[in-house]
Order: sequence, then structure tokens, then C-alpha cells
Amino acid sequence: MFIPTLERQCTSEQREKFLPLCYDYRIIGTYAQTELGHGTFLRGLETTAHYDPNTQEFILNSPTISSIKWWPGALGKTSTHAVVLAQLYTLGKCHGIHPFVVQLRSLDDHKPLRGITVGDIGPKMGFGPNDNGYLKLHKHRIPRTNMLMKYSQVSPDGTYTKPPRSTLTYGTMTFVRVLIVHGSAIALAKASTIAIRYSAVRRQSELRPGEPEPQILSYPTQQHKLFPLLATAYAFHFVQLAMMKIYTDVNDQINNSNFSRIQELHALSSGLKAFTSWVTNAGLEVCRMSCGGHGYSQASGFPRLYADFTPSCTYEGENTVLMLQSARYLVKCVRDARSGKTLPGTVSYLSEDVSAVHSGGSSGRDLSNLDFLISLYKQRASNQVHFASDKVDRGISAGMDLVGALNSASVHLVSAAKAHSHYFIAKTFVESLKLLKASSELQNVLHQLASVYVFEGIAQSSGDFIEDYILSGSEAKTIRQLAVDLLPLIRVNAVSLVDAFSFRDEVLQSVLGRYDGNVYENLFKWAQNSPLNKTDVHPSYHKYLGPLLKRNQSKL
Ligand SMILES: CC/C=C\C/C=C\C/C=C\C/C=C\CCC(=O)SCCNC(=O)CCNC(=O)[C@H](O)C(C)(C)COP(=O)(O)OP(=O)(O)OC[C@H]1O[C@@H](n2cnc3c(N)ncnc32)[C@H](O)[C@@H]1OP(=O)(O)O
Ligand SMILES: Cc1cc2nc3c(=O)[nH]c(=O)nc-3n(C[C@H](O)[C@H](O)[C@H](O)COP(=O)(O)OP(=O)(O)OC[C@H]3O[C@@H](n4cnc5c(N)ncnc54)[C@H](O)[C@@H]3O)c2cc1C
Repeated sequence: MFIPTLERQCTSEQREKFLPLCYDYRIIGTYAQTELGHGTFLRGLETTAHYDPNTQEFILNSPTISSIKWWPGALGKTSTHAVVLAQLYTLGKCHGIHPFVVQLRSLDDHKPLRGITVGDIGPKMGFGPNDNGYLKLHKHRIPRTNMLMKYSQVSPDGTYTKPPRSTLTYGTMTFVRVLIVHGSAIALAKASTIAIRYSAVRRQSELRPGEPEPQILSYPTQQHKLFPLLATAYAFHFVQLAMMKIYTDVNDQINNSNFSRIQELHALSSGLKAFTSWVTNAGLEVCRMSCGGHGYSQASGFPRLYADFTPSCTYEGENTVLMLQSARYLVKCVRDARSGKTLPGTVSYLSEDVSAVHSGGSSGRDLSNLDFLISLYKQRASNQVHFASDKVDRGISAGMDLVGALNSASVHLVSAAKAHSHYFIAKTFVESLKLLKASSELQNVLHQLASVYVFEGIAQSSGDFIEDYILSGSEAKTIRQLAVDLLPLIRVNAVSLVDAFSFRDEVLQSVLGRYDGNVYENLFKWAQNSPLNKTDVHPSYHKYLGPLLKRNQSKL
């Protein structure tokens, strides 16, 4: 995050000064924004940067215990520098959060500089090798030119020039949220690879006396656990490509001072980061549990995969908060649509009349047609966004201000943002396959994946579709069965579909997910290498177990 911030927020002179040092690893930096007391509420950050025109320096300070920077990756022991986000004060006025480059440690002996107290925040649930750290600033002075001034400036006499958009400071977070969508796709692909390969190797139970124990991948329940997640990994692969394309396009516009789509990008990246990381987080646990006891072993790779992925739901914007950000924009779009404004691409459906006639019992509609089903996802999203938006309007009519009305409707707003994200993902998956240049055989297999993703997505949220009369109960039942009917077809290619991710064993880090399937021998070898097995009799026997046993034996 240190380098992307410099690349996006530096003037050309600052780029020339700082970036070569980063690219050559002559300095190592972190992104120090979160504090002990604030991570979400950025306007509440307390670190200060007061400009001293006499020396043309900024004085950075951590005025309170809650203002200590807390969590930034590699801050504790590794980084020599940080981008520090602080409240900018000049000529007696506060101008809000701005980014500053601060050197933390000497480039000679790596010791913290004067005015800098820095260290590791202590052991965490995962990310063991990462020294997430704390930083306390004691009136630490930096040159004026260390404030990143691409968008806003402080002149030598202290005059402040404001940015074209205050939120441009938040640009790196948007970029990383887009990366996290990719990170979710990768993590779910890894978990699917481990679970499906192991399920092809593992044989368990005797269905009928005398018959060989079946592969657990042959059980419909095992397939129902794993194949929708496999399909989701493919869906997230295509959606991260689409998200990155939108990010790149909008970022190019921003670089040409066209800020018209910055809100749409913020809303989409926030919703997709939250949606994909929540779904992946839950999916990792389903994959682990589908591997039985061995899934719980470190040898499976799941404990580390989960412990290292799960903070994706928290960092770079806590997921609920980001869903609310996305929903806030959707509500605004409903208002714009009602006032006749044209809406941008990813939200244009909110101005369409997607109201459908209740299908009643036997609908005669083709419930296996993906284009038709995507229209139902659209209808569900539009209904939920309009419902939440109407809640906000009713709150305002009842005398609340906008903040109060948004807060009062926030549970529905999160549901609306989830439905919006889900529609975007399902639509993107189906549309991406249409554009894919692939053999008919491959198209057929990928169509099976897209179908099970779309069917299962409806099955798992059938309440949304039935409550709004988008589907009848019997139609929902039919779609649920369509998903189950697909499972044996996907079984045929399941192992090939995870092999296609091409994770090397060294990357997958899983005895269960080994490419050669040689699990049991390698589990035993792995166990023998466990530190506890260095000696047959563990040293603790002589200190504790031995005396205990001998003392009690003497009583026999
Ligand atoms: C292949 C890759 C694989 C894996 C890699 C993936 C990941 C690993 C990489 C890195 C991850 C490691 C560590 C994580 C690092 C961090 O966590 S850095 C710190 C992250 N912190 C946050 O994200 C803070 C979240 N909080 C916020 O963003 C804001 O506080 C808020 C938006 C929640 C609230 O802002 P407020 O100003 O208080 O409130 P608001 O009134 O809602 O917002 C004001 C207006 O600003 C707009 N806005 C907010 N954010 C943005 C943005 N980013 N871009 C554009 N616009 C934004 C908002 O929409 C409001 O606009 P209005 O027009 O409605 O007024
Ligand atoms: C592994 C890891 C690495 C990190 N790396 C970095 C880093 O490199 N740099 C950095 O600056 N930070 C980093 N962070 C910090 C991270 O960005 C924050 O933890 C994150 O932004 C969440 O903020 P918070 O911790 O204040 O949570 P909080 O916002 O306190 O969340 C707690 C609860 O409050 C709820 N909540 C908060 N606000 C609202 C609201 N307005 N409406 C409804 N509910 C709300 C949330 O939904 C959540 O349930 C890292 C964190 C972790 C775990």
C-alpha cells in the first residue's frame, strides 16, 4: 500500500524522489492510517500534522493514547518509512486527513529515529510472519515536501490549496479493495483445490455391504458442499477481471481530472470487496470441514489459509461499513433516477421498471435459462434497493435527518447492497462466458458451473425471491432441484476444474491437496517431522509425567 499511495498521491518531483528508493528496496514502507481508537471512521483520526512556516516543516504528533497508529503491516520491525495519514493544520485551521511520508528508522542501523516509538502489536490470529505494528509520534518534524501534494498543497508560507475532491486521499483503499476481490477468488480456488482433490482420494463408509468404500466426492452431499463453491471461485475470477477493468478505466479518467465515476467505483469496489470476502470466508470453512479430521490438521493448509484470509472481511474497510457505503450510493441513484437523471452502467437497472407479474403456480417460464434467471437477480436487487430507499424516505418524512434515516434503515441497506453485488457477480459470470473463446466442450463445462452458481444462489436466498413474488415457492423448489441435478455432471470434470487453477504444491502448501494425491504417506511423513517427535520420550516426561506416574504407582 506504501508504493501505490506514492504512485497515486505524489507530485512528479516527489515521485522522482521517493519511488526509485522503493523500487530498489533502498527503503521499505507501510501505510499507517488506522489508530488504536479509529480504523473505520477516518475523519475521527487523531494524529496531527501542524505546519511550521518558520522552518517549513510539519510537526507530527500522537496527542492521545487512542491516536497511536495501530495495525499497519510491517510497521513493527521492518519498515524504514511510512505514509502517515494525519489531520493537517496550517495557519491555525484544520483541513482534514492528508498523507505524509515519515522516515521511521535510520538507514544506517535501523534504529527508530528521535520522536518515533515503534514496535510490534503482538501475536495475532494469523499473518504470523507480518509485524503489524504501532507508531507513536512525539512532535516529530518532517520537511514540508514530505506531504504528498498531487491533489492538495501547502505552500512555504502555509497557504493551503484544497484538492478537487477530498476523497482522492482514499484512492489507495479503493485500489486494494479491488485487489481483495482478486484475493478472494484465489483463496476460494485454493480451498476448492484442496477439498476436491482430497475428496477424490478419500474413501469412506460402506454404502452397501461388500461394496468398496466410495470416494467421498461421490456423495451428493459432498458435491453439494463443494461444487457451488468451485463455481463461485470461477465466478469471482471473472468478476475480479471486470472490477479491475472498471477500476483502470475510472482511474484513467481521474488522472485526466474527470471525477464523474469516482462514486460509482467506490460503491462497486466496496460492495464487491465485502461480498466476495464474506462468501470466501464462509466457503473456506465449508471446504475445511468437508475434509473431516485431516482438514483440521495444519498439514491440510486450511488453518493458515483461513487465518490469513479472514481479516479480509475487516481490513481495507470493515465489510458491513463498506456495504453501507455501497448502499448509500444506491439510495442516491434511486433519487437521481426518480428525478429523471441517467444512471451510470453498473446501476442503470435501478431506473428500469423491473416489476414482474407474480408467476403464480406453474409459470411455464424456462427456469433453467440463465439469461432469464439473471433478470430475476436484477429484479431482486432493484426491489431491495427501492425497498431500502423507501425506508430512508419514510424515515425522513417521519422527521429524521438523512443520517438518522440511513442509520435506521441500515439493516435493509446492507441487504440491498448484497443483492446489488450478487446481481453484478452473477451477470458478469454469465456474460464473461459468452465472450470466452473456448471449445464447445469447454463452454459446456463452464456453462454447468455458471448454472450451478446461478441456481444455488437463488436456492440459498430463495426467501428474497419468494417474498417479492419474483418466484413462486414451486418455482424456487424447481431451481433448487436443478442445482442438485447438475452435481453428478460437474463431478466428471471436478478434479480437472481445480487442476486448471494450476497451483503448484509449494504454493498450495497442503498435504491433502497434493497434485499426486499421495496423501496418507505424506501425512505420516509430515507428522514424523513434527517437533514433538524429535525424541521418542519427550523431555517433559522427566519433569512432569514421570514423577506423577511414579508417585501414583507407589500408591498401588
Ligand atoms: C492478487 C491480490 C491478492 C491478495 C491481495 C489482497 C489484499 C492484501 C493487500 C492489502 C491488505 C492488507 C492490509 C489492509 C490495510 C488496511 O486495512 S489500510 C486501512 C483501511 N481502512 C479503511 O478502509 C477505512 C474504512 N473507512 C472509510 O473508508 C471511511 O471512513 C468511510 C467511507 C467508511 C466513512 O467515511 P466518512 O467520511 O466518515 O463518511 P461518509 O460521509 O460516508 O463519506 C463521505 C463521502 O466520501 C465518499 N467516500 C468515502 N470513501 C471513498 C472512497 N474510497 N472513494 C470515493 N469516495 C469515497 C462517500 O461515498 C461519501 O460521499 P457522499 O457523496 O455520499 O458524501
Ligand atoms: C490483519 C490486519 C492488517 C491490517 N493492516 C492495516 C494497514 O496496513 N494499515 C492500516 O492503516 N490499517 C490496517 N488494518 C486496520 C484495518 O484497516 C481496520 O481494522 C479496519 O479498517 C476496521 O476498522 P476498526 O478496526 O476500527 O473496526 P470498527 O470500525 O471498530 O468495527 C467494529 C464493528 O463496528 C461496526 N461499525 C463501525 N462503524 C460502523 C457504522 N458506521 N455503521 C455500522 N456499524 C459500524 C463494524 O461493522 C464492526 O462490526 C489492518 C487490520 C488487520 C486485522
